[in-house]
Amino acid sequence: MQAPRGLFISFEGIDGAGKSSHIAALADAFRAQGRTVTQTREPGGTPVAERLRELVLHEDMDALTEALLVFAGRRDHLRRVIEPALARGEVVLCDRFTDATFAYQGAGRGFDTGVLAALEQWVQSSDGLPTGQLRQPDMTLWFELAPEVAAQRLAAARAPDRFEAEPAAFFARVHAGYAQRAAAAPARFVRIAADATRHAVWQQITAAMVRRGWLAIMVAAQVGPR
Ligand SMILES: Nc1ncnc2c1ncn2[C@@H]1O[C@H](COP(=O)(O)OP(=O)(O)O)[C@@H](O)[C@H]1O
Ligand SMILES: Cc1cn([C@H]2C[C@H](O)[C@@H](COP(=O)(O)OP(=O)(O)O)O2)c(=O)[nH]c1=O
Repeated sequence: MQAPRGLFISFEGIDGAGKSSHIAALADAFRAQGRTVTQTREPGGTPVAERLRELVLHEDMDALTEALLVFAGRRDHLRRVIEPALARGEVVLCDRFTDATFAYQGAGRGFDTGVLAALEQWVQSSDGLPTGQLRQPDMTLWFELAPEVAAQRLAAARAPDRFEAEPAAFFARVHAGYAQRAAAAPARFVRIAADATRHAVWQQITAAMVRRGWLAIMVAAQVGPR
C-alpha cells in the first residue's frame, strides 16, 4: 500500500488561547484513523532546541537574540524531526511555528520583520523541496481569543514565563501580528473562535480536518479533548 502523504499542522495563538488542550485530542483522532503522529512544539522539539527554549523563556535578551535562538532551534527541529517525519508520511502536530516569531518578536517586540523573513528563507528551505519553496505548515489553526480572556484563563492556570508576564498591550500587538500573517496566507490559516466551550472549539477543529478530507467524520465524533 502507498504511504499516506505527510501532513504538517501548526497551532498558533496568544498564550492561554487553549492550544495545548486540543493538540493531544487531535493526535488521538489521527491515530484512531491509523496514522502515525509526531506531536512536537516550538521553541523546542529536539534536545538542542529544548535547551534554547529554556534560554528564550527565562533569560533576559533583546528581540534579535530571541529571533536568532528560535530560528536556530527551528532549523535543528526541521532537520531532525519535522522533515524526516513528513518523509515517512506521518502527521506532524506542532505547537507553534514561524508565525509565532512574526507575532511575538515582530509585532510584539517591534522587531524588523524583513530580517525575520530573511531568516525564514534561510531556515525553512530544504533539500526535499523544489528550489525557492519554503517548508510551511499545510494548515495553521489560529486560536483567536481576546487578550483579556486569555489573561484570565492563564492567571488561574500557571506561573508566567517571560512572555506570559508581558502586559495586555503586548498581547494586543501579538494578536494583530497573527491577524496580519493570517491575511497574508488565507489558504493556510484556519481561524478558530476560541472564546467558546472546549467542545465547541473541538468541533471547529475537526470540521476543518474533515473539510480537507484529512479526518473521517466518524472518527472526529468519537474522540475529543480530555
Ligand atoms: N475552551 C476553554 N474554555 C475555558 N478554559 C479553557 C478552554 N480551553 C482551555 N482552557 C483553559 O485555559 C488555560 C490555558 O489553556 P492552554 O491550552 O494551556 O492554552 P495555550 O496552550 O494556548 O497557552 C488552561 O487552564 C486550560 O484548561
Ligand atoms: C515559537 C515561538 C514562541 N515564542 C513564545 C510564545 C510563548 O509565549 C512561548 C512559549 O510558547 P508555548 O510553548 O506556547 O508556551 P506554554 O508551554 O507556556 O504554553 O514562546 C516566541 O516568542 N517566538 C517563537 O518563535
